[in-house]
Amino acid sequence: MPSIDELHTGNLLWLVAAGYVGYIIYHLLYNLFWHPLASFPGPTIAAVTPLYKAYIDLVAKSSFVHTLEKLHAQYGDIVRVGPNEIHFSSPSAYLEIYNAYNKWDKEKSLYHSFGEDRSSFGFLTYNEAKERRDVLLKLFSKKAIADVQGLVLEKVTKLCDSFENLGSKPADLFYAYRCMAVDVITYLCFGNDIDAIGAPDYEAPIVKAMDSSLPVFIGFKHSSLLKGSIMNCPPRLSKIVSPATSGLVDLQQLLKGQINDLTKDPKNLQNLPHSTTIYHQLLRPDAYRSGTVPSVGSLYEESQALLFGGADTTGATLMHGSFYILTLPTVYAKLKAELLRAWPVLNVIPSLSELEKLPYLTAVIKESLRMSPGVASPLPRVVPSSGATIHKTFIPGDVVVEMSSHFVHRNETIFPNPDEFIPDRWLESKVNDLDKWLVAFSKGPRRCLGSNLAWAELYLCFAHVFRKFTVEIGPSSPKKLEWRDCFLPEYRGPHLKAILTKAAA
Ligand code: HEM
Repeated sequence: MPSIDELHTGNLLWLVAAGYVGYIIYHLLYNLFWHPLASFPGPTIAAVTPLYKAYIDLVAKSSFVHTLEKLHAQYGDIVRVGPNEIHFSSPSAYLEIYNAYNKWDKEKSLYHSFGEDRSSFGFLTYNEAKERRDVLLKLFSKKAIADVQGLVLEKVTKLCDSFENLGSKPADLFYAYRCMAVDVITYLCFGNDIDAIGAPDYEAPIVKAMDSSLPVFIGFKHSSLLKGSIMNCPPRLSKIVSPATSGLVDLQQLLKGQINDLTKDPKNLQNLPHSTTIYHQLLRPDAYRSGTVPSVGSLYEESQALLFGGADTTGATLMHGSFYILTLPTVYAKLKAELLRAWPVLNVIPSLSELEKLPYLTAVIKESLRMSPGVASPLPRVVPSSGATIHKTFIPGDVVVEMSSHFVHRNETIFPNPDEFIPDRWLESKVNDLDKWLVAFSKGPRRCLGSNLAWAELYLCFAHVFRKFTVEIGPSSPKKLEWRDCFLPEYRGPHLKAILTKAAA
């Protein structure tokens, strides 16, 4: 016979379990019938639980942006994709969410999944981000980037030299462009020349580590417990627990070591190869309204944000553009002809500002930015407590609203034949109208901080590669560039390869 105490404990456990089940059922019913978004269209499962999105990302391992295409086809321009989350598909809604006037917070579970909470990218509020952005913008303004174009050119030239050394062996452009972008950022921002371009077959450990950590971050988005247990592990242990992030852990150690040296003795700044690293700017107390330099942890997170923000995105844009240039002979011929006209003698290299004046090259870059997924995911923002009207619909306060640039860039009214690479569309009349819809760098106060650097890399890299070489698509290259939404795109299938033969003069 159980004792009275045992009976009491048993009853208590039942009561707690019943209370928990009751709470969950109430929660599900609330989300379905009484939540302020109850009347918004969308799948029922998405309305009741955030596990719907977790299922798409982690179990089905499918692509949320591609799922959204189907959801909008079924439910219309506004879809409830989570209990408190709405996605829009109409291009005008994009400009209503992301614009200079809306200083809306970023949503926490996504933006704190990357371990960059104390960086320009990871700060949730406008005010925190603004203080950091104001300091960094001095390094990323159009003028600042024009001043350091020589450093970018150095890496683009190194990439071209490495192509030359390959002879008739195909170059893996998927990795090669990323290596170039990593070398630009690590050299320009942190003063570290890690020579990713020099890695055999461009398989630099840092580039591979960034690639394999994308799905890990998606796991972190859905489980802060998972994130806490991996990120707070000592480096050696976290490499064993999560091999996918081991290259990243090495990079963390490298940058953290550098930051420690600099914060302990700022005189070490003089040992960096040039005076325009982010540390020169970020370690100046007078650069801040508060007069206080960020913590070592925050400085590290800023460096990780810049690396992830600038490497994959720029590399992917170059790869997408190259893929279409190589598969569309007319585009290739027009680009080559313009480059030959503007740059007749190979060793008299045009400056960045001269390249910026080339209409067809500019159109190729815009079209590459449009076709590349860039930051693939919707960018979630929290509507202020007073609510907001988007797409003629009142959205209650504290609701998360979002939209992926994919839905602007693939809109067939703005971009007829949206799945085709047509640089000429940017050259036709009413060009400025079309520029308004190029949202690869997003819009508003949280727009891309590094867009001027990205443009410089795109101009220099496309011009140098396609002027200095005759480029042919390599064997085993993909017929289509397939990707999955992991915030940044995760590519599937074979890599784009090219055979680059040095041009005569
Ligand atoms: C083609 C290349 C690039 C594309 C398509 C791109 C795209 C974007 C987009 C869409 C955002 C907004 C993200 C959000 O709201 O969550 C963003 C933010 C950001 N980007 Fe870029 N980016 C590129 C290159 C770069 C480069 C080269 C850097 C710097 C080295 C950089 C640094 C950043 C940072 C720090 C942010 C966060 C800004 C903030 O939240 O206030 N990006 N980028």
